Amino acid sequence: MMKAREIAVQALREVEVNHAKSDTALNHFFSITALEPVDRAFTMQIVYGTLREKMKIDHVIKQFYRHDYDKMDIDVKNILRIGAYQLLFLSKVPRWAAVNESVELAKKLKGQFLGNLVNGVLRNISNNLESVDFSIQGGTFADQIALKYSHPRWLLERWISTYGFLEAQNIMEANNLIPRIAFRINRLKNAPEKFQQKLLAENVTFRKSILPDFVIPDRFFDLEPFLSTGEVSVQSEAQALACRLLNPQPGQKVLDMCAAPGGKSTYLAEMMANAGQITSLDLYDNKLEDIDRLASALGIDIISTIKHDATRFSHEEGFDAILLDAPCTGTGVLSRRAELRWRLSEADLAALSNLQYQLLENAAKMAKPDAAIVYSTCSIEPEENQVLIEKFLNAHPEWQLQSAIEILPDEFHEVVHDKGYISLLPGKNGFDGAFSARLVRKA
Ligand SMILES: C[S@@+](CC[C@H](N)C(=O)[O-])C[C@H]1O[C@@H](n2cnc3c(N)ncnc32)[C@H](O)[C@@H]1O
Repeated sequence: MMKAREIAVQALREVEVNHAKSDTALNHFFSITALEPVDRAFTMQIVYGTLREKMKIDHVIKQFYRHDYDKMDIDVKNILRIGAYQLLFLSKVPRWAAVNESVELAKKLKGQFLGNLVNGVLRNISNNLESVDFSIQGGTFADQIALKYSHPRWLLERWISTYGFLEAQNIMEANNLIPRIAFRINRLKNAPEKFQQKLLAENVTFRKSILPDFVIPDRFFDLEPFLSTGEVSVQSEAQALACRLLNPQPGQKVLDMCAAPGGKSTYLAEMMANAGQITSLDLYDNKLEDIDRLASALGIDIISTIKHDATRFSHEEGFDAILLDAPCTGTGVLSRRAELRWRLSEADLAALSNLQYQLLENAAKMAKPDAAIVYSTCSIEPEENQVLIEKFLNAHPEWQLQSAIEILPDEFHEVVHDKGYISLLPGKNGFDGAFSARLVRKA
């Protein structure tokens, strides 16, 4: 049976060779291997941590590996990476364990010779941890900062010019932290206060959120049993804010234009007391099945999923409320989507903001006269957010932005920008980076 570190190496191979998402790869291996919750947590920690800190880890390994690192077998490379990650970042793992476990894994997967190689490199790193060089010889200032925070240079240069040097550092620091996992209490099954009492009675420790129907448990696995009963679902609080801003009412006809995997559609349904109609669009059958599965686990039956390109969907009667949670670069959630920073390019940004604009224009066509549209992303790039909204409002003077202050209760006002939209940077207020704006027609 595979153990934590072996699963980590297999998952990292899937991410690098087959371009899988790290959480999808991990969930696959967890579904075929029985691991204790604590071992699952450790596996996630080393996979996500290794992906986030990859630039720094590779820089260190190259100091102790004298051959062509780029040509190294991918599994050996990932065994070295997870070993180096433990040595550099996990003070609770004894150094001898980080080295020995990696060596045994290399022998098991790749034979004695490569086991010896892993032993040589990791032992060397372990013996020289205090004198490892964390600078790039002859590199520019930007190169050194990129290495310090393990981010691609183009991204950090972009954030420095958008947010300034200090804020850019704060963003990168937050991106390297373990993200907090919040659970949404399904109010169709329990009143939030009652569910929290139930957790306390079972000695589950948790923190409250500014969202009264959310809890953040100290240990993820304490809430796992309630996922299967449909009493909770996992959702980032920043993402939930977009739904709160739409503020749908029971009985309304709501459209969720880019809906999979259904986190927001299902929250909208819970807010509507499972009364009314929600049409949830997405491009792929398998993703629509995810929405159906989640809705059914949560006891929701007002969601109809439709496979359709939302730039071309039309609806004669129109909708009372439209959520456009647009496909985006995801630069607000790089701590959760650990591999994403290495996959993104500036070309993605241009293509996505083009698509987002088309989606928004189509949303406007499907909105009833007094309907609201909420446009949201998990990006922190102005071109996908406020700049795009300004462009839309300039081209469509009959629309205006309605301030989130008018919709959200007082305790949320600290996350509302002066201009009335919600704009969050990673790590600020404990949230992910996200954007949402509510648009309505002028009277
Ligand atoms: C940010 S995710 C949505 C997350 C979802 N709202 C939630 O909270 O669970 C964006 C989704 O848009 C879908 N998508 C991308 N282009 C689309 C299009 N042209 N029409 C409809 N859906 C699209 C993607 O397949 C993806 O599932």
